[in-house]
Amino acid sequence: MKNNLFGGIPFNCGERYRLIKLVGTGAYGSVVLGFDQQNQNMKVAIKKLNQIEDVIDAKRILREIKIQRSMNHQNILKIYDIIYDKKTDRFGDIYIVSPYFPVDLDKIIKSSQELTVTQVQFIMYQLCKGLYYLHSSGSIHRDIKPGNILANEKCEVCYCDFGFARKYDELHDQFEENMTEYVVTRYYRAPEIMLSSQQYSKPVDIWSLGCTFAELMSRKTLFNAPNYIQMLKMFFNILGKPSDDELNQFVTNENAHSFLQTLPPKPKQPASNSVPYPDPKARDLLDQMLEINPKNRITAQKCLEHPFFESIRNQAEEITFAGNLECDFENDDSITLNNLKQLILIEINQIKAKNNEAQIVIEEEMKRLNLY
Ligand SMILES: Nc1ncnc2c1ncn2[C@@H]1O[C@H](COP(=O)(O)OP(=O)(O)OP(=O)(O)O)[C@@H](O)[C@H]1O
Repeated sequence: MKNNLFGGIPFNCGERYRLIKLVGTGAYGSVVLGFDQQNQNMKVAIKKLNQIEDVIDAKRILREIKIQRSMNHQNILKIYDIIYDKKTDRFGDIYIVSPYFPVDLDKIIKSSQELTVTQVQFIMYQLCKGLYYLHSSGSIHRDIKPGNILANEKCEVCYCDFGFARKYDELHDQFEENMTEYVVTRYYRAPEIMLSSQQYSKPVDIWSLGCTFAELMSRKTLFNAPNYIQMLKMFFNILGKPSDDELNQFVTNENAHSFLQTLPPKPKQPASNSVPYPDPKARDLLDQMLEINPKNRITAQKCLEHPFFESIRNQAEEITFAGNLECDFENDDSITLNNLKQLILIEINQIKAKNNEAQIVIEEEMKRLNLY
């Protein structure tokens, strides 16, 4: 095996892929552009995951692989292949091979290229289809933002970075968990996450997608406040302050309640008043996505039915998830790092089985891992 260094990081992922250049570095891995020599030299992105340090890392990786491998949707980044580079003295290195996308929406928004209404419509329709599918699987992305949406020259887009996604509790239709874990980029964070800290569900993704939509329209971040307090003030400045009765429906945190009492009343206003854009249908959809009260916020399904998409809608493409996505490890507080590593190997083998590739002998790997 050749030893290729990219950004100082060795990429030992076999002979099949011809590696070209480093295209991105994230908090959890480095991504290299490559050509798949066994598949018409197709461009691929190969992400080498950083070494797993702890249970949080392992859960993130497991989630990312499990969700992406289980999904089969044009607007959700696929995993073509996975390479496990065995090490003698530690858990092996993992390389995830996906379709290559030259840009993300953040780069498009920041570039000088103006998007037409037709392009915005096409991008948003794909993102609503992707979200409808994801939500139908009982998962929430939780970190939707322009930087986590990849795009190509044809304006085809897909969600990536599922390391923060969760299954929601279908019984209660909401999450209940410790807020300290919530690290999603503040600009795209829904009001109920900021205010209640305890209960949130699919509407958080609609909010984040709404913020992304506003940014596609105006090329400016709508809620770009520098801190938590300013962010809350900005929500109410732009959208008006809901009545106490309405706030009671989704603000469960006492401190948040007291703070809200100090803010002056302000009549409700549509988000589109703050987003200059000519198309009335786009503006109406935006207003329904950026509803402060999650109970009144439009769903992904209703987004697809919105008149903004009427001229391009193809209901045959609005599919739901058909598989079974079990994420029992999320709620298992006694799970160990080695348990999680084993689950990761099982996921890798699922992908290898689908590709008719030789599988990892998990028992051997685990025996070795248990030695240190
Ligand atoms: N399929 C892809 N095609 C092209 N570039 C990609 C692809 N996947 C990731 N990248 C690039 O690599 C960067 C890092 O990838 P990614 O976001 O998946 O890593 P991460 O460690 O999870 O990042 P983050 O710190 O944003 O959570 C991205 O910002 C993007 O520029």
